[in-house]
Amino acid sequence: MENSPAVIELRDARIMQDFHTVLQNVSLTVAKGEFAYLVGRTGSGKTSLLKTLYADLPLPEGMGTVVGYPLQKLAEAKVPYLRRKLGIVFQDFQLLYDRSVAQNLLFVLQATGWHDRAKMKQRVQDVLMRVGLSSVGTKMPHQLSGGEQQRVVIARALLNEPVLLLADEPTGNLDPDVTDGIMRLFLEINNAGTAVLMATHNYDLIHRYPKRVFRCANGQVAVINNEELRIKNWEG
Ligand SMILES: Nc1ncnc2c1ncn2[C@@H]1O[C@H](COP(=O)(O)OP(=O)(O)OP(=O)(O)O)[C@@H](O)[C@H]1O
Repeated sequence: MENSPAVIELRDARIMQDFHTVLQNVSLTVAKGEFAYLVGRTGSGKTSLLKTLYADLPLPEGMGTVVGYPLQKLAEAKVPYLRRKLGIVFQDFQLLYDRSVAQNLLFVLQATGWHDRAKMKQRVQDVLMRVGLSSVGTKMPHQLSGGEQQRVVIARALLNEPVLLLADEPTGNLDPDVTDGIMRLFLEINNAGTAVLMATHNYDLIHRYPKRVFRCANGQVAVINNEELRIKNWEG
């Protein structure tokens, strides 16, 4: 499985919230190094699908593999190993506001098995540099703008060199020009080899940076073709 060209593979998967089916017969593949969007109206199931991919929701039916880990028989104890190979970026930043940016990142390194203090500090510096924020380590998150906080979240997601980034409306709370900078950062990360699956409502972004688009609608997931993408009510 480790050598599989896919970082996400779902076959006839059912996505559920509690006892309610959100999506069914979901079959999709995201290749190593691919960039793909996930779209759909509010409540159509994008977040639920992403949560299933990082094992926050169980996979009750069908088959799924994410970065080599089979979701349908993933023991609780294996979930941290899956998460270590993933980067997860949410719309609401979910930083820890009682500690500095560097401490936020060190906290994650500690929680994922790093021990060597010097290497940890170096890694923090490396990821902050990567997102264009090399001098903010000592600042508190609330001292940063929304765009900068989102960059810190992306830095945090990069700490363990993920092969896949899952992003749930990462630009949902940001101004258009800040959104563009964040999008470019995702593209840079993708160009360096990390696959990205990004849920978004941002139609402009998809037009400006065209990639494969999966749409959640009517309890199903389908790839949207270019023709459909030109139609205005593409979320429909
Ligand atoms: N914790 C939960 N418990 C039960 N049902 C939920 C829960 N979270 C979401 N749902 C339901 O699951 C369905 C899909 O929600 P989901 O959040 O996946 O949609 P979404 O496409 O991500 O929406 P949005 O664009 O608003 O983020 C909705 O009907 C929602 O009400």
